[in-house]
Amino acid sequence: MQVLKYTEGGEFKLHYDANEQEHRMLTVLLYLNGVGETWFPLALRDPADAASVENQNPPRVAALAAARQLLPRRDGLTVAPKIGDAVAFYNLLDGGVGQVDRLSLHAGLPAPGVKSVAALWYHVDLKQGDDGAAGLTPLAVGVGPAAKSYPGQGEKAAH
Ligand SMILES: O=C(O)CCC(=O)C(=O)O
Ligand SMILES: [Fe+2]
Repeated sequence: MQVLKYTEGGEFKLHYDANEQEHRMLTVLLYLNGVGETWFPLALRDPADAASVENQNPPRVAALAAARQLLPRRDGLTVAPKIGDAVAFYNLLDGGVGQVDRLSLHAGLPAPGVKSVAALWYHVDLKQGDDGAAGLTPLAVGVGPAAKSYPGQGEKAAH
């Protein structure tokens, strides 16, 4: 878990919580003081729109370029939490074993005052199947910013 404290005007620019090395399959954000907003620019777009970014899961740069044409509170999903609210979202496709879900792009918008958020990341560690690149399987799931060791396949660990 990581606790973030922003001073007035502080922000966390558009980013992904997961990447090819860091398999954070699920993020839970806890809004400790109910100040500030989190923006998901690519969320809630029309799935029927074949040209829309979420149907292509485009490379990171293309997703960022698309998001930069969008505005908080007008586009996507802007979470304006009350104190004690939590938001959970997946960062990886295919139940946590796939590519980074480009729709998980998000930002902590400039804070109107002191903003306190706790972030929990649920990790999945991947091992290659016997047949090489295919068949990635979850090895274990842990909680924490950097789950380093796992007790064994299929077991759950808190870090
Ligand atoms: O502060 C926020 O609203 C977002 C925090 C965040 O994205 C993170 O901790 O990864
Ligand atoms: Fe984040």
